[in-house]
Amino acid sequence: MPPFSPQDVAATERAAVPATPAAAVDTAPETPDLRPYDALLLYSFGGPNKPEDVVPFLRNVTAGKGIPDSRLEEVGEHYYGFGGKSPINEQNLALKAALEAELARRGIELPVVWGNRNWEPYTDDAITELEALGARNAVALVTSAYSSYSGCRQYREDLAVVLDRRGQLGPEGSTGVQFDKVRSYFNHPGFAQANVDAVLDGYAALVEKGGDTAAARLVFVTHSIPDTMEAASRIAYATYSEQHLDLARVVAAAVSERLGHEVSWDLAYCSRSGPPSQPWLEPDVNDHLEAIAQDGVRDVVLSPIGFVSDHMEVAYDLDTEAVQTATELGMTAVRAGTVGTREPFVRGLVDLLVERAAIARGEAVAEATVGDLPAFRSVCAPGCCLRRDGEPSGVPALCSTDVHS
Ligand SMILES: CC1=C(CCC(=O)O)c2cc3nc(cc4[nH]c(cc5[nH]c(cc1n2)c(C)c5CCC(=O)O)c(CCC(=O)O)c4C)C(CCC(=O)O)=C3C
Ligand SMILES: [Fe+2]
Repeated sequence: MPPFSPQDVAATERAAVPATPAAAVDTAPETPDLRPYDALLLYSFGGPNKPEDVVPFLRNVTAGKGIPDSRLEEVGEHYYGFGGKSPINEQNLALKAALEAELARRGIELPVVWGNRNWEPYTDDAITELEALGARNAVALVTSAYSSYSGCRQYREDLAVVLDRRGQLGPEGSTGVQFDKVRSYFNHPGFAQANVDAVLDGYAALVEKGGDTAAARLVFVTHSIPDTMEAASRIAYATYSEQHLDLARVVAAAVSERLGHEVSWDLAYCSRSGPPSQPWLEPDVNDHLEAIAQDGVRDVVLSPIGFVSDHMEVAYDLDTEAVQTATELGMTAVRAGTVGTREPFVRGLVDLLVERAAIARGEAVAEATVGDLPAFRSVCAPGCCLRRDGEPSGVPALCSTDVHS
């Protein structure tokens, strides 16, 4: 097989992922209409900027979740190992700048405000900024591509809880700035294409390391979640793991086509926490590397399709831990990038904003997808995606038909 370069990838980029129902979104008008929205909330997880932030940040993340101190100390060490600073904030600022550039390129005037659930600028700061801009109808874009409590409802609950604290939550939802949310975008063609490009770059890096691309195993990685959260995510059309498997099949097929041979692939999980008695999605990526090493696999490309940027879960759990595991097993391992600010991803996000605005105006719109699953809901179903199966959360959540479920 001839070696290839990332330049080849760019040349074939448009053809690699077959989108259904066609890339109709690309035929959007010259200046797309974003009414009724007057602002974009780029809504993320947040992370510490310096060592003194680490413990308060971890307390925010784990408030009310019963995560033992021993686990917090362990996670704290991951951050201290990187100078107490998570890369996530700079990555979100880069994504914000890329979105602003893409909006400007298309002639769309839409201010972008950045906010986080767990660190500054907090959700409350973002709402204050939206108000200062005079925004009345914001569209929220969360930095999580998949639907589950952690990637969808937790953001919607946080909006409701913060509005309530501000005295801006009524029985019908927000009495201040209104919020709609962009659908879970794991199966949007832009996200898929950016992952294909990143994986192909990973294979190019494997070639440079002297690896054997024909024999290499492609291991997709995502954040593990408790089995109960996995079960509760089904209401969004398919469970969290099924969403990943759907995208993984599409990415692997496009990569196989580009490389000219069938790649074999698996899905593994990282960043498990919680007590050992509580089942979480498996296999853990480290255990999985051991298992495939026993089967004779020598070369691995790790693709973190579960994350949108190379934040701490990627920098520690994959680049530090999993790569070390692979090295100890005598494997040649390469970690493919996340979608980050790749052009197909950013363009796809703006396509999604255009799509969401058309839906808000009640217009018929082609919701582009890849894979076998439908486009996920723009307004979540009642009870979507509760943390535990069947248990009412008692916490209100915006952007759903059950405002106060
Ligand atoms: C599905 C998922 C995503 C992906 C979707 C998305 O991207 O949103 C994600 C992202 C992230 N998770 C992050 C950090 C943490 N997650 C934790 C804990 C947990 N995550 C969970 C799930 C997820 N998490 C779960 C089920 C828990 C257990 C407790 C609970 O039920 O909530 C803990 C507590 C300590 C621990 O137990 O590890 C920390 C510190 C960071 C920031 C990284 C940085 O700083 O760069 C990011 C982007
Ligand atoms: Fe949901």
